[in-house]
Amino acid sequence: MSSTLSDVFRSHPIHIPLSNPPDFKSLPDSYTWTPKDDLLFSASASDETLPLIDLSDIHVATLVGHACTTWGAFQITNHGVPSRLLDDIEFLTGSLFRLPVQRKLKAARSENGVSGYGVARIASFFNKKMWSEGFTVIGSPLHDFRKLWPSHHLKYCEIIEEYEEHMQKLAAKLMWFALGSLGVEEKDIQWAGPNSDFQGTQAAIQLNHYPKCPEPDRAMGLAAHTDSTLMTILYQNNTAGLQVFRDDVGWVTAPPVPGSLVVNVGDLLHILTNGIFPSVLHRARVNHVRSRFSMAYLWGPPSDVMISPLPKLVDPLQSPLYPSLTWKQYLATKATHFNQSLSIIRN
Ligand SMILES: C=C1C[C@]23C[C@@]1(O)CC[C@H]2[C@@]12CCC[C@@](C)(C(=O)O1)[C@H]2[C@@H]3C(=O)O
Ligand SMILES: O=C(O)CCC(=O)C(=O)O
Ligand SMILES: [Fe+2]
Repeated sequence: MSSTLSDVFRSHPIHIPLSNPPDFKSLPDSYTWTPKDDLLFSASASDETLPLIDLSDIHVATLVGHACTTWGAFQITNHGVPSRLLDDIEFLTGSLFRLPVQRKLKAARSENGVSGYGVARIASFFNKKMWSEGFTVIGSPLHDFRKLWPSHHLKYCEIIEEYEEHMQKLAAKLMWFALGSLGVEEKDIQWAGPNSDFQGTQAAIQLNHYPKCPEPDRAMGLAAHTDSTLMTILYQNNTAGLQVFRDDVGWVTAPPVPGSLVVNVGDLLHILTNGIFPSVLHRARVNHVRSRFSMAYLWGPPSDVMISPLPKLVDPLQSPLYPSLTWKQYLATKATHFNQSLSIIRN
């Protein structure tokens, strides 16, 4: 897994200087965003609310399917991930970002690498800098964590391992709720494996830190993007910041609901459903009172699997909206064309 995704970025290196991190005390021009830096920067905000779904509801598949079709995102409660584990991953994230910057830079992501400390890869598509720092985990974090915490790395590796196990199971469950609502059956997705439990799928964990900001209205934590995943499951601490975009309503904030998780459809699930589920545009705003942490589980298919619109979801009189491609091939397109990728590959 790690070698596969790393290959993508070896051929698409990005250069985002890390050697001179900002002190996050004032907002220099390089961090000041205006509508010309991002067309949707000042698009209207709405007080609509994202669907909140209790996974123990008897109508759960219908609710998940409806949220995926109308929003491409929703929040979940009763998801089965122990709250102790959510506390642990939040503790890990806080401990990581509170390390002195020189220590964090020991685990800096290389220009053509994928794991480690740095700014989000999408930074290369914008003229202005984002008010955040990130850490990406793909495969074992042992090598990087040993540099960050020479004597406590094993404890942190265990948290990541346990978090990945729970998230993988939850992602598989959500996937069947969502696809089941469209009439897709287990036999329709061979790559879900012999037990239809999606063993063999790949994932990245992205830890994000948005320090408090002196002028939040002019800053951007993480600019508008879609995820290249099948699905992303995000845990946010008790501070709001995530917003999702809907053409008809504008930006909608996902408020932190204690113990809940936010789920969003990614580009590959949009492709798999032949466009039925929108891959939702989202971003993270910042505030001047509290720093914010978020922990994203970015879930995708096994590396050798070709993803294409499921025949059942394609009108027999029309051609599928998208061609077949692997996650790795899609990430390579995304590394060049960013938010235009879906329209570039569309048949
Ligand atoms: C698997 C991946 C998805 C991701 C690129 C990556 O290889 C690892 C980091 C992921 C992330 C997290 C923050 C937002 C995002 C757009 C980015 O810049 O890096 C996503 C990437 C993605 O979904 O395309
Ligand atoms: O921090 C957030 O709320 C959003 C994070 C995100 O979109 C990502 O990591 O892909
Ligand atoms: Fe995202």
